[in-house]
Amino acid sequence: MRDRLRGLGERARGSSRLAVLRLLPDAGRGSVAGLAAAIVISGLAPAAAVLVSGRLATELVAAARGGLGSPAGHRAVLAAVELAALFLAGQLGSRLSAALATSLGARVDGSLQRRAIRAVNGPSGVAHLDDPSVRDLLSRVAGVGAGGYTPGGAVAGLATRAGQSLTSGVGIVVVGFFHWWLAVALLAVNVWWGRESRRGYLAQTQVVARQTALMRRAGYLRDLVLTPGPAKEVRLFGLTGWLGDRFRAEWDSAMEKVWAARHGRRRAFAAALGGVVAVNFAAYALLAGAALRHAIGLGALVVFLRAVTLAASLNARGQQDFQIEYGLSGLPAVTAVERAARAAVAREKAVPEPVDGDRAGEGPPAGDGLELVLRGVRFGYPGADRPVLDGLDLTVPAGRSLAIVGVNGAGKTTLIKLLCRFYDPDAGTITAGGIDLRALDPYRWQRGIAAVFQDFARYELPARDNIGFGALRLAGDGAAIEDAAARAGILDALRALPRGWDSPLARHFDGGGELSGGQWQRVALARALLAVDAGARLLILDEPTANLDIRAEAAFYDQFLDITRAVTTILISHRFATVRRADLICVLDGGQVAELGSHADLLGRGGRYAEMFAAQSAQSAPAAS
Ligand SMILES: Nc1ncnc2c1ncn2[C@@H]1O[C@H](COP(=O)(O)OP(=O)(O)OP(=O)(O)O)[C@@H](O)[C@H]1O
Repeated sequence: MRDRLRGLGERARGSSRLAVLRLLPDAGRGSVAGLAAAIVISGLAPAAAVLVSGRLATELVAAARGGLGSPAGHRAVLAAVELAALFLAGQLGSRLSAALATSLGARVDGSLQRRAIRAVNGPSGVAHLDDPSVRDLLSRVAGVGAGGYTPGGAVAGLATRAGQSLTSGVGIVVVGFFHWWLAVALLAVNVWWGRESRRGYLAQTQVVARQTALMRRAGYLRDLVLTPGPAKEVRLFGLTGWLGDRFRAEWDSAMEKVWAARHGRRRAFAAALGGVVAVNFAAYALLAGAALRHAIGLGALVVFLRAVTLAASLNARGQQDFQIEYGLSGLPAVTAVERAARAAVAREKAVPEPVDGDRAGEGPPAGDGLELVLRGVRFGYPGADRPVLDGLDLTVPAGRSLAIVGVNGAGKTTLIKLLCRFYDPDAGTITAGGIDLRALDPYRWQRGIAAVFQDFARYELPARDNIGFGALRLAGDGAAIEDAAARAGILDALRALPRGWDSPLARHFDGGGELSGGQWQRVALARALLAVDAGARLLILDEPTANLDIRAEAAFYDQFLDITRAVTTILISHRFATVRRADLICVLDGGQVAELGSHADLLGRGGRYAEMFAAQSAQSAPAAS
């Protein structure tokens, strides 16, 4: 079993090498050709220098007798010049090889990162991002556990290795002219030691890959004390020591297994190293013996001595093997992320027959607003034992506003995630304008939604982009962005930033500005308003005014009807002052619609809505009085 695993590991390593080499032409054919030439020059120049140095030694002995002016002296000078030229060529070759391999490696890393980004964003849904194994893979793509070594770094290591192998190969061939069996022995021990060195690092990288979850958690604990987000609580609650200790314990526990993997191979490694030492010692002893017996001349002695040294140069490989094996270990993670993303896309496409199959891939039907109809919708998160929504029926009339209320965890946000097609229902249907969402092109559907999520994004990018992201086609339209900002009540604050619209919304960037929680929420609102201006026909507002002060909230709802005109709007809020403005209100409970009607209807019914409204009014009344 162990051997089988080792065999699999060896094959995986081999295929990773081929896979990374296959990426090179796309990174730049000219650079690859240049790199190949540089490797040959850097590999052969030292080998050629060995042969020339033998000639130089011989000619120098002769020149010692005849002087530099003698023919032997001329040949010695010529050999010295050749040596200098070869030295220069070797140096230039290895520098060029390092520069080209580094830049090709950077391009390979860039293209792998782009592949991972494309894969992660391939599915229209987000279920794959909830999957811990996908998150583990993503952290391996980012180099977690690989000591910062990347597949691109492995390219640099492989280039150096190729040059050294060439040098070493020529050294072994030259030794073959002394004793063929000595060359065979040198080759054998080099291969043996090389395999052991690689296997050792490969075993480590395999253990590292299995420790990703632990390392990811350890990394999270470390980031809690390194990043500004949690800094306030970390200080206030005095968590630094506790988090630091937990980080060290978890990191050490992951690394102990890695170190154990390394120690597990130390006997095999020592045996191979012993073989290398013994054969090299034998080679030097044989050469010394031949020289003492005058069986070889000075020139040949110099050549063979240097050839043995060259043959062994491949053995200076520890750091490179580390760089190569750790670097390559990120490559299978990229392909595994792509596989997981393809499976997620296939699952999205594998939903039952669309109601209107021949419209698949289209956008939603044209017209003002969209009627949304949910029938018998059931949905539970992967791995959960109970569904969040269970047989939910609801109709949101086109161009009208619907508010959803319900206790924490009732499933309000989940419902809008289904409307956005971040997830598909396990059963039942959702239609927009009469067409099943699954029959629509998910990307076009999502582009037609404007949303302020409860956990909206705070982009640490210029203020202009923070609003422009609502509709990329309007992102360059300063007037449209200013208008959206004005309606969201954030125009003056953004204009007052150190660099105005160009200011990144983060103090830790040069010229950046910091916004308050409420100001951030206004930016998110402006973003959604821009999306509506650009033609979004479904507006989703999940607690859109939770961070606004009373005046700002009132100002927002004064223009609520104007904002939501001709757009189907879904509003989630725990604040009844907000909710009562909607045309329709639905109370979500037990995964179903418990009550549905206008504010006045529901109050008149005296049910759960009336109860919740009364409770909230009673709480605010003393404050108001
Ligand atoms: N990505 C997820 N994976 C697994 N369970 C989830 C996920 N998101 C939410 N849940 C669970 O689904 C249930 C409904 O959550 P949801 O966010 O829809 O509630 P909500 O009504 O919006 O609550 P709140 O009023 O607190 O915002 C909760 O029990 C929550 O733990």
